[in-house]
Amino acid sequence: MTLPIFLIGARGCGKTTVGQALAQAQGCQFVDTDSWLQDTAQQTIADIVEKEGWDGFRARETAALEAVTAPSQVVATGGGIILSDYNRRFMRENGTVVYLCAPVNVLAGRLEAFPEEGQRPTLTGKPISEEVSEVLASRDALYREAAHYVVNAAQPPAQVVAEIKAALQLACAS
Ligand SMILES: Nc1ncnc2c1ncn2[C@@H]1O[C@H](COP(=O)(O)OP(=O)(O)O)[C@@H](O)[C@H]1O
Ligand SMILES: O=C(O)C1=C[C@@H](OP(=O)(O)O)[C@@H](O)[C@H](O)C1
Ligand SMILES: [Mg+2]
Repeated sequence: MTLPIFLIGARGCGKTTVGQALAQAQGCQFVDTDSWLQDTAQQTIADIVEKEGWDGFRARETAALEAVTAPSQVVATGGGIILSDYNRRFMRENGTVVYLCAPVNVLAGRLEAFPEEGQRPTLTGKPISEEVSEVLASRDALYREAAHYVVNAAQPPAQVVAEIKAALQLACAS
């Protein structure tokens, strides 16, 4: 594999979890834009948003996306990366984009169990379930526009990895 693989989708769909497993299965490097950004800034996302607002975070996120993009990388992105036209085009033109799609109840259940508030400050100020529903409704079309493939992310991680590998192999074979 040479083109980078970009995993996109809502908070809690498993981009970070599945990305690590996919990279291991494919013998690729793994990088997460949120981890890269937080390590580089030496601050949590919650701190960055508090000091610089969401616009400041989004600018750093685009810089992270550009910095980590390299051949044979599996890139786990943050859930809002698709909000920028530039980011959507950049990923489609520089790699293979996979949308990890899961329903609101699955996403909300995972986020309620593992909120990771330093990495996921509230987007709307609303309770998790309401926020997930509202945010997914506003972003689903953007995930689909950016994606080359859509996979079912409500399955266990190993099955999500298998579905992505099958899609990528089909792509190579065609
Ligand atoms: N396919 C899955 N099945 C069950 N739990 C999952 C799955 N993918 C992720 N999780 C869990 O959901 C939480 C959020 O996963 P994460 O990979 O951080 O999502 P994202 O990076 O898309 O926000 C973690 O606690 C993780 O263990
Ligand atoms: O959906 C979003 O706007 C965000 C999702 C988070 O990443 P995960 O999708 O990995 O949780 C993180 O980038 C930031 O809190 C913003
Ligand atoms: Mg993540």
